[in-house]
Amino acid sequence: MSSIKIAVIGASGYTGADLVRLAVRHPDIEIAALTANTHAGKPVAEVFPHLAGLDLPDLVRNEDVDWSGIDAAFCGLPHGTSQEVIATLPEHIRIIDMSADFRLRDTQTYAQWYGHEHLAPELQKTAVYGLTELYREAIADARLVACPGCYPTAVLLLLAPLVKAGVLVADDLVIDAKSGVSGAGRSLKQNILFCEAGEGLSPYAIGTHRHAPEIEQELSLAAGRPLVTTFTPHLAPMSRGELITAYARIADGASVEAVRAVLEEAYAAEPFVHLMASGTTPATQHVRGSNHCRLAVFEGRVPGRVILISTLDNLVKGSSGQAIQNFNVMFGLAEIAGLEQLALFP
Ligand SMILES: NC(=O)C1=CN([C@@H]2O[C@H](COP(=O)(O)OP(=O)(O)OC[C@H]3O[C@@H](n4cnc5c(N)ncnc54)[C@H](OP(=O)(O)O)[C@@H]3O)[C@@H](O)[C@H]2O)C=CC1
Ligand SMILES: CC(=O)N[C@@H](CCC(=O)OP(=O)(O)O)C(=O)O
Repeated sequence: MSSIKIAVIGASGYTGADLVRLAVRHPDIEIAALTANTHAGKPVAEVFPHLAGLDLPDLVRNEDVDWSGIDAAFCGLPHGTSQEVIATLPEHIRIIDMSADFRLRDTQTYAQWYGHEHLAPELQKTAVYGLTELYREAIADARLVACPGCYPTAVLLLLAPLVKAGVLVADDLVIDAKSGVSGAGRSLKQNILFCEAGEGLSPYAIGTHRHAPEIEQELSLAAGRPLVTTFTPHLAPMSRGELITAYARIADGASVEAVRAVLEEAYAAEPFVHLMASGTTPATQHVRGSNHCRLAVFEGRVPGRVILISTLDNLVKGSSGQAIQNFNVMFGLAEIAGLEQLALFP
């Protein structure tokens, strides 16, 4: 098969760079264009020395790309900007967006949580929510795929099958989430300075994080009725990685064994989502740099409650890795193409 020509929009950001890192080793991809804003005009290796020594195009502005020869675009722009840029791309280009812009199916909910009217509501209607394990068939036919946020990816892989199967009391889900600092992107912000993010653990956006409506949108679809959750993210002093601990009551008639059985069945044939053996504790180090998500189920001391864990790398399964996984599905390639690396441990 001849190579599929891609552009990475926002290649000077963390997700864009990780996309490039994966794409250069993908057997069916040719990187035809890399775009940036303030870094346009520079060789990519000047911005990211870890990408030096590869035959890559320089960073250019979006308007300087010849889009006619490009088949697919991965978009790693800030939310708000992404919808503006994607709306200008020629119709023949298939798009995998890593921003939040097309994830919320209802543009009113988008406006409420993102503080402005959606600029491309018609395009939004055509977008497919890009959680590969849940929406593989729709993704295969989509022009525009909206990759889930890093927290929603970890939460939904863990909880969506359980809520759908009815083994948890879905109105009482408590989700405690931790993320590495790269989740906040590469631009300068006070809260991610070494002195402020290092050697400490900070909860943030308590009760107000914009990933809550995204999680609730998908859990509500799984449950078949509207759900809200208790979701609290924390910034952890590590560069990558995300770990979710969810506390839930088991539904009447179900059991810890039934919870395990649902996840076992849901992911038995999945290449990237793994239920750990009983008693084995997954950690961010066990997924770092890989497209894998590891899940675990524990019985707590309170009867009728279960403690659930999910961990992934926010930049890989939480963003650029799942973007490549979706690209593979869209172009009829092996789903694991370009994603075969294991975690970098320790
Ligand atoms: N970091 C993560 O773990 C995850 C991030 N995401 C989402 O992916 C997207 C990218 O995130 P991340 O890589 O962390 O962000 P970064 O801040 O690291 O990178 C943002 C990129 O967007 C470019 N950019 C910014 N403004 C413009 C503009 N007006 N026109 C063109 N390009 C522009 C920047 O270019 P330049 O540097 O040249 O100015 C840079 O390449 C965001 O929407 C984010 O929320 C999703 C899941 C996980
Ligand atoms: C640690 C950190 O700051 N994380 C980011 C989430 C990263 C992500 O997935 O953002 P998008 O929804 O924009 O894609 C945050 O909490 O806003």
